[in-house]
Order: sequence, then structure tokens, then C-alpha cells
Amino acid sequence: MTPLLEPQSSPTSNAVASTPSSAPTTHRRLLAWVSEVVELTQPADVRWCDGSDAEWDELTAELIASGTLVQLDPQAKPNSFYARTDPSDVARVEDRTFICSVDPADAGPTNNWMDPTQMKSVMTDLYRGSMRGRTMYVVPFCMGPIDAEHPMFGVEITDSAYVAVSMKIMTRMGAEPLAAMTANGDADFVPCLHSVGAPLEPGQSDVPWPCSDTKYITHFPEERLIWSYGSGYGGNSLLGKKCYSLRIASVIGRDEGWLAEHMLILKLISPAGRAYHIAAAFPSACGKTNLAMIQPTIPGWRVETLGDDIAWMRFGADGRLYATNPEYGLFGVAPGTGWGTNPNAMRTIDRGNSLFTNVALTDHGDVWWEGISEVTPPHLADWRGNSWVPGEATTPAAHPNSRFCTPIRQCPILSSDYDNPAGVPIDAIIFGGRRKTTVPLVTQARDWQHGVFMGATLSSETTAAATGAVGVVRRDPMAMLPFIGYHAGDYFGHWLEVGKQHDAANLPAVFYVNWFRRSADGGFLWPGFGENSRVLKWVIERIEGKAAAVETPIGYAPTAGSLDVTGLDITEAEVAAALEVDVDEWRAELPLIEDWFAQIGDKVPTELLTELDVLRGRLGG
Ligand SMILES: Nc1nc2c(ncn2[C@@H]2O[C@H](COP(=O)(O)OP(=O)(O)OP(=O)(O)O)[C@@H](O)[C@H]2O)c(=O)[nH]1
Ligand SMILES: O=C([O-])CC(=O)C(=O)O
Ligand SMILES: [Mn+2]
Repeated sequence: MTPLLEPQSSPTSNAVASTPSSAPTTHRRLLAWVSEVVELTQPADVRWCDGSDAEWDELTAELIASGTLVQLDPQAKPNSFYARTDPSDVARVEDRTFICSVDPADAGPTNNWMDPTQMKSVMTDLYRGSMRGRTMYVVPFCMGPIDAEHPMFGVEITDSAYVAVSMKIMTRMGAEPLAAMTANGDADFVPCLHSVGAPLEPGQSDVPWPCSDTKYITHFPEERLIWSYGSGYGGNSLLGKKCYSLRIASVIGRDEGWLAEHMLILKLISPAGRAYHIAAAFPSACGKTNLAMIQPTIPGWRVETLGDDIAWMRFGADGRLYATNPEYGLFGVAPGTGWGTNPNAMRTIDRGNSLFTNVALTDHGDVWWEGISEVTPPHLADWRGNSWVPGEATTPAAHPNSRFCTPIRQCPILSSDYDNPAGVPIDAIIFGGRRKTTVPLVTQARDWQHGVFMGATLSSETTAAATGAVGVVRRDPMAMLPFIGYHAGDYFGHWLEVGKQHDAANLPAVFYVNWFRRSADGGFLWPGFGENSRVLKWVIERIEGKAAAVETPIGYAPTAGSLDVTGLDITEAEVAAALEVDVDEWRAELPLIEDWFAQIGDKVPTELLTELDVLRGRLGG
């Protein structure tokens, strides 16, 4: 066993020792790690989470007592709770997120880097005594099915009960994964250490949302280790999600020949009864959850959900790419989610057993957010807890990055393949972004290499899912900019390489979409949501060789008439505007792509530079 922490000075009097006899496992590395963390962080108490309903009841009751949670009206949302974060702790903090590879070149130009020894020293100082006065929760979990051939275990140690209960929703958590971790000898696991960084001194009263002004979200890719400090917000604290399943898993995927991607997974069934699987990558708050649960508006087409945020994709023995969803819950953007836009998400949360964070609260103990209903209640408590009256308020009632956290099993259209460790064969990969201009509703890549170029140059306007300015166009390769755990140039190389290793006929077809293009008057050119099924239909009909397309400088685009707009209240001119490939706009895009590749530097694969030359040539620029 390699010690994961430097040996520390002896614990102070009120710290507890976790002895193997009090722990529900014999896993030696885990026990040693827990002991080290106890010594370092000096919690008042240690609790091993078993993931039971009784534990959920106990922890949610404690969180109500401490003022972190409010129970919602059980008539409206059974067994559901509401949390308001500190106003400073509402989103992922990309500027505080680090990839601490041994060699800075392995983190690359898109990640913050610090030497791992130095980062450990900084953070060890922060963790010293950071859990004083709090309970330390040991949360064993598994990303993906526990009965997978190689189950992907993790253990999160956290001093936040909010994190512990959220992990029960978001992962397969508790006694079952813990038992599986020792079933065939001690299994490997990813240690995930989290502290809100707000120790309680004797006599000090707690606040509803403890956190620290100092935040670090750090990853040690060679050690497969995660340390997070100072934030309770999901994206920074539920370490099985972005930290493990994307940043660390992308490194494991690089080493082992598979892909860990920021993608939804859905099954689409055509009127003829043929089933297809689509994986789609859109940046945070750009429509993954909505597309994953889409209710098609076109007759005869049906969708089932497999995942809404993360896909792990491996090649099968038949040479096809198979995707699984490592998560167990949905951590969805609340604003904009309503019966008109995403009825399946509404059905999922109405079944209860959910946590809501930073939405607004009605006077009747239910949740509310912009877009949930046509009518706004006459009075609300907003996400800061202030009285909010429509017409008078000058800020939204719900924070733009407010979230629902809900079990995926409650999704009424969950696919029966959700639990299948083998995953589902992917027929199409869709990249998408949020662009007011330039990027048309849909185009298809000429081949895998061109598809990788589309993904590598994907652009999108920033959203409230991360702190910082909103609406700024940036490159977000494969929607993974904040989540690639290594050098972005190597990541592009890895995508090209897996394509080369497999028969082109077996590779998914690649598409690029934009639901967010605007008209001159500022409105969306395309109605979106359920109507996006029309684009999915075109995608499938392209694969089936049925839909017509024209070749444009940026790829194949639907011909007039090949996109089914039957019954849609939209003019031909509007459809044409949504689909238009504007050569001038794309010429203006070229220097941005050149700058982006220059930023990545020497490691941009030559294939992508060739694609850029081809694009330049086709644009006549
Ligand atoms: N106009 C328009 N808005 C959409 C569409 N799909 C989603 N949205 C809105 O975009 C926002 C984000 O959508 P989500 O589906 O939650 O995005 P996501 O990619 O799952 O976001 P993360 O969970 O942060 O990764 C919500 O406010 C949606 O209502 C669409 O087709 N058209
Ligand atoms: O991680 C989060 O905070 C939420 C999320 O899904 C994203 O930002 O993509
Ligand atoms: Mn989502």
C-alpha cells in the first residue's frame, strides 16, 4: 500500500480513530486511507455510509435540523428536499480546477496545473483539522454496474451530509459496492477526498451551507486520485461525476483504449421498429438532459433514455463502439425544464426522492423555477431566500444553474439496457453547441477524421454552469474543455487513433447540431426540444441511406425537403435560415480555429491540420 497522505502529527483530543473493528470492511488500502484522513482532518465522528433508506432518513433529518435542507410538501414531491447554497457556491469553478500530472505537458494548455507534490502540500495544510466538529462520511460507490467485468469503484470521504445523500442518488452507493470491493481480493478504487473546508470549533454554531472562500478541485491522474476542498456545489463535490467519470476516466480511457465522454445516450426507435443508439456531446447547460429524455413530436418515433451526461465507450469484439452510463441519477439544470419542454424530466422529479438546489420555493412548500409553468405564483422565496414577487423582482427567482438531483430509475422512459454492463452499440455521435450564429441546425461529417475535426473545433457560448462570464464564445472540444484530464492535443490524437484501429464501416456516423441559432430579431430560429426529433430522424435516415444531403464546405447538410417539418409552424425561409451554411460566417470562424490550434500547439495531430486546410480551401479563403 502506498500512503496517499504524508504521515501527520498525532490527532487532537476530540478526533476519533477509525479502527478496523468499527469499519464494515476488511479492505486494507481503504482502511489505511480512512485512518490517515481521520488523523489529518480530525473529524468529531466517522460514519460509513451503507446507502440504506434508513440512513437517507437519518441524514436528511439531520440536514433539516442544521438548516441545510427544507422538506418539500410530500403531496407535491414525496421524500424530497430543498437546499440553498451559499450565494458564492453555485457552480463549477474552472479557474480552481487542477490537473496535477507529474509532467505539466501531460495537463496541457487547457488545464490549470500544479506540481502534484506542491499541490498535496498546499492541500494537506488546508485539510489539517478541516473536519473538526463535523462527521466524516465514508461513501463507497461504483460508477456503472457493480456486476461489470471490471467494476469502477470509488470511495468518497466527505464532511458534508448533503454530499453523502446526493451520492446515494447519483451513484450506486453504500454496502453493496463496499462488499463487492472485497469479494475477489481487495479491488482498486479511486480515493476521492472532499471537505467543505469549514471546521467547527467548540461552541461555534454551524451555517446552513458551510464552504470556504478557498477552493481547490484537484486531480492526480497518475495516482487516479481526487482531492476537492472548499465547495459543496455538486459539480465540485460529487466526485464520482465530473472528477472521476470524466477527468480521471478520460486518462484511464487514454491508457486503455476507450473513451470517457461528456455525452448523453439515447435509444431511438423508428416507426418501422428499428432501434438505433445515439450519443451526443453538448457543453454544460446546452441541452443534453433535454435531448436524452426527448418526447418526439413526429408520429411513430420513440425514444428511451440511457444517460444524460456521461458516456463511457469501449469497442466490442464485433468492432462496434458500445456506450454505458456510469451514473445512477440525473443532476439536471432546473430553469427551462417544464411540461412543455421536458415532460419526462417533470415525471421523473414528480416521483419524489429528489434534492433541489438553488431553485425558488413556493408558499406551499413546492419548488418553482423559470420555465416550469406558464403561470408564476404570486409570491415565492427566491434562491437567496428573499421574498420574490413577479413584476417587481429584477432578478430570476431560481439561480440559472439551479439543479434537480433525482434517481434515473424514476425516468419513465428509461431503457431496459440501462443496467447492461456491455452497453449499447452507438450508431451516431452528435456534437453540438450553443451558437447564436454560424453553426447550422445540422450537418454530417464526411468521415471519422472529419468528425473528430468537428468535435475538436466545437464552439459554444459559456453558460451559468461554471462561474465566470456567460455568453462568451469559446472552443469547447467534444464539450470536454473543462473535463479532459490530460493534454487536449493527445486527446484529439486518441480520438483519431481509436478510429484508425477500427473498421470505418463500424464507426458511428458523426453529426454537428446547433439548437440555439438566432434570427435577426433575436429569437431562436428552431423551436427545439421535442421538435429536435426531426433532426434525429434525419440523422437516422442518413445512416439508413434514405435522406438526401448536399455537400457544403463544412459537411453534408439536409436538402430542402429532406428534413421532415410536416405539421411544424415554421416557414420555408425559417427552415432555410436555420440550415444555412453561411460562407462568410465560416470564413470569420477560420482565424478562431487557427488560434485554437495554435493554443494547443505542437500536439495538434496533423490530420486535424489537414482538415483545417481542406475547410479553408472549400471556403475559398
Ligand atoms: N432553445 C432551446 N433551449 C434548449 C433546448 N434544449 C435545452 N434547452 C435549454 O438549455 C438549458 C440546458 O439544457 P439541459 O438539457 O439541462 O443541458 P445539459 O447539457 O444537460 O446541461 P448540464 O447538466 O449542465 O451538462 C435549459 O434551460 C434548457 O431548457 C432546445 O432545443 N432549444
Ligand atoms: O457538473 C456540474 O456542475 C453540472 C454539470 O452537469 C455540468 O456542469 O456539466
Ligand atoms: Mn444535464
